[in-house]
Amino acid sequence: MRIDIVTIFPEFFSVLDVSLLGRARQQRLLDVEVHDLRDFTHDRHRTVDDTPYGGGAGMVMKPEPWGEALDAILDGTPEGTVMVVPSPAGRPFTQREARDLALAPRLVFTCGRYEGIDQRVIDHAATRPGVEVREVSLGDYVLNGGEVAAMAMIEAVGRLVPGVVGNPESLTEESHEDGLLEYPSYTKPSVWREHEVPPILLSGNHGAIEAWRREQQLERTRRVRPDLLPPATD
Ligand SMILES: Nc1ncccc1[N+](=O)[O-]
Repeated sequence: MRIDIVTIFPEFFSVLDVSLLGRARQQRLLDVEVHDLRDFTHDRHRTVDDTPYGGGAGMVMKPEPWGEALDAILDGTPEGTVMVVPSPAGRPFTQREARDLALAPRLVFTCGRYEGIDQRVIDHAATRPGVEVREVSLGDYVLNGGEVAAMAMIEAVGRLVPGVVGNPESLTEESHEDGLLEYPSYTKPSVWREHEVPPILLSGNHGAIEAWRREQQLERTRRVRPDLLPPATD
């Protein structure tokens, strides 16, 4: 999968060179290119934003640099490319969205500052051949820009790309994969500071262990995230 990131803080994404995603890049499973939006400005100050029409506080990102950056990146892009716009005004980013985005041949993350990118950039991008635009929110809070959100989304999607995670089995038994929160996990020693591992897990009875884990998932989801529970069938 090819991932492009457009940002005024390219150095922010140097962390992608380490950890799981760093190895995935080396193995060419993920091809990540970071683009500095200021490379698409032409004035001495490399200006990327200006005051909002209609007044109001903050600054809005100018359309021209974005237009040129996206021309360079998206012209001739393969069908099925998704331009992801991290935004508090977007639809919630979920594991389902991550799984869906992991199937795309190419993702382009446009990181704007919170006050936003001139709306015409988004509207124009939706007319680009082969491109689908999705405004996606990491959560109902305000960040100063899209970079932190893009990083989280790139990690959530990148780890689902086949070959990136060593043992694909570990991707199935995770929170939100089956719509429920995950069960509690334990490892050696069997007693730690007088806290014992639930005896069922030491029983070797795999059927009983699976049933116990499922019950733990349901109990934890009922307690912490009742909104995730499937509607009760009458
Ligand atoms: N919450 C956010 N705040 C600013 C930019 C992007 C955001 N988000 O959630 O994707």
